[in-house]
Amino acid sequence: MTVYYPIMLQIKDKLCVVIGGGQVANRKVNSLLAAGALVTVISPTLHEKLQEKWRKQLLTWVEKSFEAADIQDAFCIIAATDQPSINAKVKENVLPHQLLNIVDDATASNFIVPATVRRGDLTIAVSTAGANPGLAKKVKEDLSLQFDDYYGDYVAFLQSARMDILANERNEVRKKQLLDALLQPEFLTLTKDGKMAERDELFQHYLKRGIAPWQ
Ligand SMILES: C[C@@]1(CC(=O)O)c2cc3[nH]c(cc4nc(cc5[nH]c(cc(n2)[C@H]1CCC(=O)O)[C@@](C)(CC(=O)O)[C@@H]5CCC(=O)O)C(CC(=O)O)=C4CCC(=O)O)c(CCC(=O)O)c3CC(=O)O
Ligand SMILES: NC(=O)C1=CN([C@@H]2O[C@H](COP(=O)(O)OP(=O)(O)OC[C@H]3O[C@@H](n4cnc5c(N)ncnc54)[C@H](O)[C@@H]3O)[C@@H](O)[C@H]2O)C=CC1
Repeated sequence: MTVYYPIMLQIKDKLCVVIGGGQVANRKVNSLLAAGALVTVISPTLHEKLQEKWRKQLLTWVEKSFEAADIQDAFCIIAATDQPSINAKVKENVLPHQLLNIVDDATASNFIVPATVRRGDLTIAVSTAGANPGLAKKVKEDLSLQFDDYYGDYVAFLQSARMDILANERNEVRKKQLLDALLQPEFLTLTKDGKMAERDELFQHYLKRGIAPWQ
């Protein structure tokens, strides 16, 4: 059993090279683009959905078969061809510090991709360490119901409320009480019910008093 170390990677404006242009490559490209990576696809063919993104200039397409030189400047590499021998050749040509995901060989990769739920700044990543990717997807779908769309707004509120507390409350005890109070269900319920003005007012009231009334 492999014990993976989960991290959140900053790949904005970093070169990520995807080898292969099929369905799986398309899924990986989607998550790379969502994180702001510079994506280059090396492949003699391109899936329809990747072609769409290529036409919109969201990615670079190099229409050819893989060669070692294609990955030399890459921060992150995803080998997503349907040819195990090509994926293995990618592995042979990476430098030890390069990030490598091989879609048909987790053990030869130094990272694998989890299933992800995003709600604004909240990210929930689910991995089975490759034991069953379908289960990772299913758990993600279950969680996406529990953590509904309003969580995006809720996390944005929590972030700004937390900043307000840190900037305004100098008393350490009251600061901690307020930070704890912020995570009580009241603010979540008001967000869920769309009562944002009421929620923000309530928070400002507590901030001024320096303590939440339910404590
Ligand atoms: C090791 C890993 C490497 C990596 O790709 O990073 C890997 C490997 C393999 N996947 C395979 C199959 C499938 N993968 C999916 C789906 C996803 N696979 C993803 C990740 C991972 N897949 C990494 C481990 C993640 C973990 O468990 O922690 C997800 C979570 C993320 C993503 O890809 O973006 C994404 C869900 C996206 C979403 O919806 O959220 C489905 C379901 C579907 O497509 O609907 C199937 C078919 C059902 C089945 O086989 O279970 C095969 C066999 C291929 C063959 O048949 O030859 C291999 C190869 C092998 O097992 O060796
Ligand atoms: N990790 C994952 O999440 C999953 C992995 N897989 C694996 O991913 C592989 C790819 O699956 P699909 O995308 O559905 O296949 P696909 O057939 O849709 O795409 C394969 C792509 O690789 C390209 N390719 C082939 N030889 C190449 C070369 N020498 N250089 C560059 N590109 C080359 C093809 O032109 C094509 O664009 C499967 O063989 C399977 O093992 C499959 C499902 C999920």
